[in-house]
Amino acid sequence: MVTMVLEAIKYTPQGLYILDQLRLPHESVYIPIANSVDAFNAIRSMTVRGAPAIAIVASLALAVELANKEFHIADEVRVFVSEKLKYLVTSRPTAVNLSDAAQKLENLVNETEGDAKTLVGTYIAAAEKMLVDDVNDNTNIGRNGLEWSKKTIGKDKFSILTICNTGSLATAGYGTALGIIRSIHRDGLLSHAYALETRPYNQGSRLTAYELVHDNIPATLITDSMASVLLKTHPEIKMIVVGADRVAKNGDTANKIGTYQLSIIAKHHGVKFVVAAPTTSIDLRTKSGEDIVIEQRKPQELVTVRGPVIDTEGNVTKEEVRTVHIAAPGIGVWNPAFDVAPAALIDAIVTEKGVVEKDENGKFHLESFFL
Ligand SMILES: CSC[C@@H](O)[C@@H](O)C(=O)COP(=O)(O)O
Repeated sequence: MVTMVLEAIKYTPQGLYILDQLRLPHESVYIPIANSVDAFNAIRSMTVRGAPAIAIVASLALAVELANKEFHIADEVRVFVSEKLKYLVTSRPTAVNLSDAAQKLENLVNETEGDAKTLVGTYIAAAEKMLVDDVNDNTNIGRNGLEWSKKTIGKDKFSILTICNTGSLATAGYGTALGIIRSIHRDGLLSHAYALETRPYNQGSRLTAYELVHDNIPATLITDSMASVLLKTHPEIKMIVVGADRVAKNGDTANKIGTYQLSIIAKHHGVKFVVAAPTTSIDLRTKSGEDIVIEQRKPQELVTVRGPVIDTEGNVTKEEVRTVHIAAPGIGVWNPAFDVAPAALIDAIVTEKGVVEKDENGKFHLESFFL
């Protein structure tokens, strides 16, 4: 039995390694990321995924590349950094964390005075800080989510439903929505966690389920289509908590496909619908969900599944992991990776800086985080 780890990103100044999330939970394999091309390919193929994790991997990949390259003058570094960051941002369009990190790093390098070596050093230190800051932000999101739940839901045990993977594997550690579940569990208030399988890429059944089992959190996996009847039959579920790839200025939130339907059924069943995200996921330049670009993924992701070979009893018979086709050949496929939960259906947005709820006119004021 291979021991699985809960660390998506391993970084030292000598190198960057990422856990291949396409092979989890069947195989735990780290692969080296030596430069921005490696990072681009890893992000595009979803070898690393989750909004904060892809921003950090892209930033650190360029740090490793810069450390191993020779520059003669400062402007050479500025041009190189700008070109590479622009390229990295095109790997996946919906999560804002990547373009936010790229913009901050580019500004920093452009505004820093000094020679090429100084600029490279400044870039590397800033990229390394993003890795450290993300873990701190997530533990603060967890604490803020716990306090909000005590105030809003009460101090009796309750159950929570979540989608996709927003945990240690989607971030530098601890997680956002899954971080809140972790904090509520540690405080003794979690009755049970329910994880959606999250088709087509199964981030729920492969990654969140793995994290929940790893942490001994009482949890059950359901298919995406079971969510409404779960809420109807399990009144102890008081909260749905989801992550975010981009939160627009008005609070509309793009997240993994299936999040929108959860926001609708939460309202119908009187369950709190909570978004957990670092403030780097808030994009004040995007006015509403209408302006968010939703990534379309390849049809193959929907019509195939990957896993180890099993016998008729369900036992794994071979170590071999295979990809198999599960749909009628020739069928057309629509595969948007994300959808948008409207602000009207969101009860609270939990960040590392605090929790925002709507005012008496039903409006979120997210700009308060950036004053
Ligand atoms: C803390 S991760 C927040 C979101 O990025 C997460 O919920 C999500 O939608 C991830 O999608 P993915 O396609 O796996 O990158």
